[in-house]
Amino acid sequence: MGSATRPDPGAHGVGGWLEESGPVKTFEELFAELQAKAAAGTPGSGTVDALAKGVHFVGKKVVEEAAESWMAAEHEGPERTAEEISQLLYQVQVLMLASGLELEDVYRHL
Ligand SMILES: N=c1c2ncn([C@@H]3O[C@H](COP(=O)(O)OP(=O)(O)OP(=O)(O)O)[C@@H](O)[C@H]3O)c2ncn1[C@@H]1O[C@H](COP(=O)(O)O)[C@@H](O)[C@H]1O
Repeated sequence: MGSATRPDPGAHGVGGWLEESGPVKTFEELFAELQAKAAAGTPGSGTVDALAKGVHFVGKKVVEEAAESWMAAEHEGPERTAEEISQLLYQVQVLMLASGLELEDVYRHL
């Protein structure tokens, strides 16, 4: 069920990868959402709460999710690994915000 805009699910380790729903959001869309919530101080936002706790708190979350991604990759299979990596990407974005970085600041080094 591939399309011109969606990768062939068979090409991924996760069976049926997002085959029915498609990607919920991209890396850039998530960052824009987090930036807006941080700027607005949106009540109830976990991102706003994490940013209030500072770089040290967020940095520990990055390490935690990195370790969980590693363990999932070794022991828990592709679906759990994808889930953990999504959380890692989220925490990396929160660390970028806590550090005053834009996407372009990071992309410049890729
Ligand atoms: N993608 C994420 C995302 N991934 C992980 N997390 C949070 O990161 C934290 C760590 O997740 P874990 O489940 O691993 O850890 P935990 O909840 O501390 O508990 P354990 O399971 O580790 O015991 C949790 O608070 C998660 O909610 C996320 N929080 C938010 N988002 C997205 O960020 C956007 C903004 O969210 P808010 O700022 O909360 O509105 C929304 O689109 C969300 O979908």
